[in-house]
Amino acid sequence: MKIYFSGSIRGGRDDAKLYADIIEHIKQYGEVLTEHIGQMDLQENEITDRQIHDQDLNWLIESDIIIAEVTVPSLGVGYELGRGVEMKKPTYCFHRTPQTSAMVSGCPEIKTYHYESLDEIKVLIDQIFQ
Ligand SMILES: O=c1[nH]c(=O)n([C@H]2C[C@H](O)[C@@H](COP(=O)(O)O)O2)cc1CO
Repeated sequence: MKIYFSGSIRGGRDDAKLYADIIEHIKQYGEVLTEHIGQMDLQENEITDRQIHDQDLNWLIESDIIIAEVTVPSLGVGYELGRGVEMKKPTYCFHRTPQTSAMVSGCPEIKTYHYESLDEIKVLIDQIFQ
C-alpha cells in the first residue's frame, strides 16, 4: 500500500509536528511516499518548483490512497486533492477547524472528517485502513 500524505508546506508549518506524528502512525499501513512533509527542518533550496511539482505528481500517480491534513490552508494541498480526485484515488481529509473549504467537504469523492486530537485522528485512520 502506497500512501500519499498531504500537508501544508509554504501555506504554513504550524502543524509540522502533528504531520510527523500522523505519518508515524500511518506508516504501519504502508509506505508513506511523502514523509518529508513531517520534517521539522525541511529544506527546499536545492530543488526547483518544477522538480517539486513533477516529483509529487509522480508520487500521487503511484499512490493507492491520499490522506490530507487540511487545517492549515495550503494551495498545494488543495491542488493535490483536485488532481487526486481526477485520478480517482481514495481521498480522505482531516481538519480541526469548525469548517474547511466547501470545495473539499462538499466534494462527494472526498471523505472529510472533523477531529480534535492526535488520538482521535489515529482512531479515524485505523478505521479507514481496517
Ligand atoms: O517543497 C515542497 N514539497 C512538497 O512536497 N510540496 C507539496 C506536498 C504538500 O502536500 C504540498 C504543500 O503545498 P504548499 O507548499 O502550497 O503548502 O505540496 C510542496 C512544497 C513547497 O511548495
